[in-house]
Amino acid sequence: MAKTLYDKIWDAHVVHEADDGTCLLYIDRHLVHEVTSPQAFEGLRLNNRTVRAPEKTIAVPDHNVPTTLDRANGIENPESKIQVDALDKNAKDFGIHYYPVSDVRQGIVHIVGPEQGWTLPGMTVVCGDSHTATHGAFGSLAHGIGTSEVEHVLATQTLIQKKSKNMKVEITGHLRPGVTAKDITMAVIGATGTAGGTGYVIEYCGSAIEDLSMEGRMTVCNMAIEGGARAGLIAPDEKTFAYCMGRPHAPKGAAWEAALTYWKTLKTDEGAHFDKVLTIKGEDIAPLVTWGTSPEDVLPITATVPSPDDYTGGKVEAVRRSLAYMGLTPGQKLSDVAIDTVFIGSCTNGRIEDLREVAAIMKGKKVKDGLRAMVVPGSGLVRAQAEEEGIADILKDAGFEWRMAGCSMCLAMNPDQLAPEERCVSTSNRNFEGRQGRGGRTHLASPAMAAAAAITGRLTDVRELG
Ligand SMILES: CC(C)[C@H](C(=O)O)[C@@H](O)C(=O)O
Ligand code: SF4
Repeated sequence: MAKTLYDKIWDAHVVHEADDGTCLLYIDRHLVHEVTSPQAFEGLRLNNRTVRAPEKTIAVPDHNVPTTLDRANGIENPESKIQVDALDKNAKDFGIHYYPVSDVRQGIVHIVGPEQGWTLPGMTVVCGDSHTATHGAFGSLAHGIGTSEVEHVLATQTLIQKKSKNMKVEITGHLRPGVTAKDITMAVIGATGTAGGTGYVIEYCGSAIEDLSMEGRMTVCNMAIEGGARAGLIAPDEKTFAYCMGRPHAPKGAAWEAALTYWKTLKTDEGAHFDKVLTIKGEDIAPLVTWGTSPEDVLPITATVPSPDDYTGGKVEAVRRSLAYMGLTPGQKLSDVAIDTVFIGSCTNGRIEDLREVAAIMKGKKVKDGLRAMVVPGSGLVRAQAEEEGIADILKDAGFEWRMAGCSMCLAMNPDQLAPEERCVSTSNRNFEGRQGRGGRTHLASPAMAAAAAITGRLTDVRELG
């Protein structure tokens, strides 16, 4: 029977299938961060268990770490400090791979995994973090798990799962200038809503997806979870193989050749069945921004703020509340909305190509007077590369703060936070109430759009900058 890519990876990892269809899946890579792992390690201790496959378990602190240059002095917030200290100790006690804050390879777990060659095609990858979907860009089955599952995977290297349905999201044609991977993924959520992917694993395909670099593909898969999907994935191709080759933990020599032969089989067969299909023309996607407090609240930058009257059902009240929270008025042009802050970073858009894109726009330009603008590389290695390429200097000259790696202002778990009513254009993936700080107002956008906003001090169509 013709199989989808998801079917193939699933079948290759089933250890046991119960009568009701519940499966025990083998897990190839377990990524761990400080927020969702302390109780899991504690559970192992209490039961006198060890980590089943320490060589497949990789930990890095990211959510709670400060991103200021003086962070070697330690973490001030007691709760954050406890979590990071616990990970330091757990990594040592259980003998798993670890990138501490002091290591140049430290960064956001979803950036470190691919960068170090831990994430490879055909694998099952889990992490106690919803944005694990990012790793699906390599043609791996990657998704978030809860803390009790983290303990289960640590102890057994397996996970109890029920199979999801197959959904295909095809982006045909090609993107227009000024439109990026971030706009693709936001357009998909705009079309399906935050529950459109519930119960599905999405395979993204089509020429506009093939056109993307690995980094762009990671941006697309990263937000699969915001559309409700269990995971998002993209069939590996020559770009995938080239990205993986030579990474520290990628196979070498004969093992590489054998892996490559297998990886080339990782694509959906002709005629395989998808339970749901969404097709979007690449040419129809415009640079997008969010106006509300859900990632589905997306509009082209050329649009105006919607009115609750434009909606029906439960969304009417939700829109009213969103607009009040966001301090926006129906009918207002999005491009007239003045901003206070620009945040460039996160596991959605904190990779080197994102920073290159911002630098290309900022070169010779300045961040608008009075604006707070921050670039937080996704890993220490991204930071080092950006410094080597002269990107850091361009960004600093333009008026951006140049930070150390971490989740930073993507979520308010560390000192980088918005003040109440502070309005931010952010390259991250969530715009929920209070996500970037209590009362903070988030507009999600691509790095290019964030750079454009940094120059003008308002939501701005990057295509206008010329
Ligand atoms: C803290 C963590 C569990 C959470 C997640 O699961 O995604 C965070 O990374 C986020 O982006 O909200
Ligand atoms: S960068 Fe943001 S989305 Fe990504 S793992 Fe960190 S908090 Fe979650």
